[in-house]
Amino acid sequence: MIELKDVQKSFDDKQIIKGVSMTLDAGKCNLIIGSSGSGKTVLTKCIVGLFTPEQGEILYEGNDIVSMDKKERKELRQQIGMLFQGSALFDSMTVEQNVMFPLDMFSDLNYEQKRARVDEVLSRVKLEEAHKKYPAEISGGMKKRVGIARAIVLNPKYLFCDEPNSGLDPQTSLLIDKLIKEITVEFNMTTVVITHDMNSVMEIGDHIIYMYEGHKQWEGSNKEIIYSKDEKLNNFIFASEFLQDAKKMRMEEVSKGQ
Ligand SMILES: Nc1ncnc2c1ncn2[C@@H]1O[C@H](COP(=O)(O)OP(=O)(O)OP(=O)(O)O)[C@@H](O)[C@H]1O
Repeated sequence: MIELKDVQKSFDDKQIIKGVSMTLDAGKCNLIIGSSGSGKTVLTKCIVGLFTPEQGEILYEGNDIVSMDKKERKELRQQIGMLFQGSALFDSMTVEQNVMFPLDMFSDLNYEQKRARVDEVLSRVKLEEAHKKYPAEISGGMKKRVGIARAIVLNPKYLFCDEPNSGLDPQTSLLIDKLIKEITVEFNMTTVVITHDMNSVMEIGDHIIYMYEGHKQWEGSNKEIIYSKDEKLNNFIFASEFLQDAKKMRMEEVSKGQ
């Protein structure tokens, strides 16, 4: 579980994050949504310790990352898995070598143990056949799977995913979302996903945080979002007339008990 209490972050004199508090539970997909420039990335960088907020607390199981010393931060970072936009694989390394990389960096396992762990995570993301392939030889969806395997290879308690569906078709996006959701539940991870993908919001949004101009404008679940009366959120989610009509139809169906 990660708790934020009144987090504030400025650059020069401009306040970007304006006192954000929230609780991100384990075993849940916590989605951060909001329009471009609303502060999603800055907030997430504060949470993982890449930016230091001037004010507030960011508690990992009660321990504040803001006041941790270097050694404590390093230990915590090893419990954080990251899935980057565009997968960020090393092109000159095979799939297997990419996934082994965090083990080479941070574990004391011998080569056989590392191989066994790599096999385990690659089969978990259903990529048993791709060990010896290079990133250029696999599809975008497979690259994301490799990225996920690499993010979870150290058995992290926390998983951060930045736009996990960018560049993927809707069907592959759905498979990646389902995989993220499954591993979140299976390993009881606290998962934080930055996304612009409304399918993800509806599909895996156990807990959705809508950021607007640096503050938390709304939070709730994918079940609740459809009934939200927050005008800013509605304008953001149901931006097109088509989606507004779809929402009205859905609400009419629900009110008729269908
Ligand atoms: N290192 C920085 N120095 C100064 N200003 C920054 C820095 N990083 C971000 N900002 C500013 O903070 C604001 C929020 O940016 P942020 O990247 O968090 O938005 P975002 O919601 O993630 O947008 P997008 O969806 O486009 O990625 C922007 O006005 C941006 O210019």
